[in-house]
Amino acid sequence: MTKTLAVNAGSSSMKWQMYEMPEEKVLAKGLIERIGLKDSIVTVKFGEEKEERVFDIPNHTEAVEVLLEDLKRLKIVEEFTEITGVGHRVVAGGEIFQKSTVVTPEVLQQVKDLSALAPLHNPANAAGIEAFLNLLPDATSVVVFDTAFHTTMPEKAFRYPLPKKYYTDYAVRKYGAHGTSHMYVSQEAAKLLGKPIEETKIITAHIGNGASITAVKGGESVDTSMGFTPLAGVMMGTRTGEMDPSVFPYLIENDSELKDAQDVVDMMNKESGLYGVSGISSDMRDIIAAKDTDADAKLAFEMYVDRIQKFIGQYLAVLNGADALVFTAGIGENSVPVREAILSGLTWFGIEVDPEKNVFGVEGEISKPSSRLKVFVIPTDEELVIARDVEALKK
Ligand SMILES: Nc1ncnc2c1ncn2[C@@H]1O[C@H](COP(=O)(O)OP(=O)(O)O)[C@@H](O)[C@H]1O
Ligand SMILES: CC(=O)OP(=O)(O)O
Ligand SMILES: [Mg+2]
Repeated sequence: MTKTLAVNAGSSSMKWQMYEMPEEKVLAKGLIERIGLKDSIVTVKFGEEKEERVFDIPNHTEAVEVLLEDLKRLKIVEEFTEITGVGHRVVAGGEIFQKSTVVTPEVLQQVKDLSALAPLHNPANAAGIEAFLNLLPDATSVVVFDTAFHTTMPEKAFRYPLPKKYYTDYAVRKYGAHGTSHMYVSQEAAKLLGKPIEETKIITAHIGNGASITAVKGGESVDTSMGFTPLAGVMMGTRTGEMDPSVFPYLIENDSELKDAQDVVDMMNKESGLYGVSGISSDMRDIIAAKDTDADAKLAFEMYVDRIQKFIGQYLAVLNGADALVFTAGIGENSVPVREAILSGLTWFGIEVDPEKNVFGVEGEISKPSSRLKVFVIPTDEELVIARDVEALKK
C-alpha cells in the first residue's frame, strides 16, 4: 500500500489528508486551526476515531511538528517511510509555474524567491516542503500552485493599467490565488448543474481566513479578485482587500510607527480586515458572537459582506450572467449568517434562497428550484486535487 500525504498550509491553518492511492481512500485527515492565535485547535480523524486538542501553536513550522508527531503517536504510520508521496500547496507560482511540479532543489529555491508574491504563504509553504524533504528524502515531493488555475485569465483581466514596462520588465500583474479550490468547486458545481462544464458560467466564492472570488467560464478562470499578491480583492480576516494606494505615502508621512511601504503593507496584511475593524478578532466566529453587542464588530461584519457582494456583482457583469454561485472554504461552508447576509442583497439577480436548506451542515443547493441563479455550498477539497497531482507525477 502506498501512502500519499497532501499538505495544505493556509494563512491561519494547516490541513492535511493521508490517502491510499490510486484508490483515493482517505486513511486519516487533520486540521490545525487558529495558527498564531490563542487556543489553536488540532483535530485528527482516522478510522472511526476523532481527536481534538486545544493549545497554542505560534507558527506553521510548529504546526508541521505537531502533524508529524500525531502521525506516529496515533499510529497513522508506523514508519515515515510508508509515505511515498507528499504534495504541498504553494500559493504563488508566478509566471514560472503553470502546473504542478516535482520538487527539486531549484524548484524549492524558486518557491522561496516568489515570496514577494505571497508573503504570508510561500515562506510557510517552503518551510513545510523542507521539513518533509528532510524526513522523507526518497518520497516523491510535489508542489501544487494556487496560481495555476488562473493562468487562463485573458490579458485584459490580469494586466494592471500601469505603464507596459511594469509588466514586461517586472512581471507586475494579477496572479490570483486559491486556484485549486476554485477549480475543484467549479467542477463539482457543473456536476450539480447537470451540464458539461464547457457550457457553464460559475462564480466561486472561496471565503476562509483568506478569501477570493472567481469568475469561471467553461471551466476556466477568466477573472479573480486576488491580485499581484493575496492582499487584493475582498476584505479578509486580517487583510484589507482593495485599497487606494495613495493611502500608503500619506500614512508613512503622518504615522511615525509606519516607516516605509513595507510597514504599511504588513499592517494591511496582518492587522486589518475583520481584525482591524473590529479590534476583536480575525475569526468570523468571534465577530458573529460579538456583533449584536459591539458596534465595531457589527461594522466589520457589514463591511465584509458588502465587499463580497460587490465582487459577485462585478463577476455577474464579467460573465454577463451566471448559472451558479458557489460558497466554499471555512466561512463559505460553515457560516449561515454570512451567506444569508450576502444573498439577501442579491435578490435582483434572481437569487431565491431556501431558508430550510441554508442551514449549518447542508451541502449542495441552498436555493429554491425557481431560483434563476443557483446557489451551492460545496466543501472544497484542495487536498484531493493535490494527492491526484502527486499520483500523476510519481515516478
Ligand atoms: N462555523 C463557522 N462560522 C463562521 N466562521 C467559521 C466557522 N467555521 C470556520 N469559520 C471561519 O473559517 C476561517 C478559516 O477558514 P479556512 O478556509 O480554514 O482558512 P485558511 O484561509 O487558513 O485556509 C476561520 O477564520 C473562521 O473565521
Ligand atoms: C491565498 C490565501 O489567502 O490562502 P488562505 O486563504 O489559505 O490563507
Ligand atoms: Mg485555505
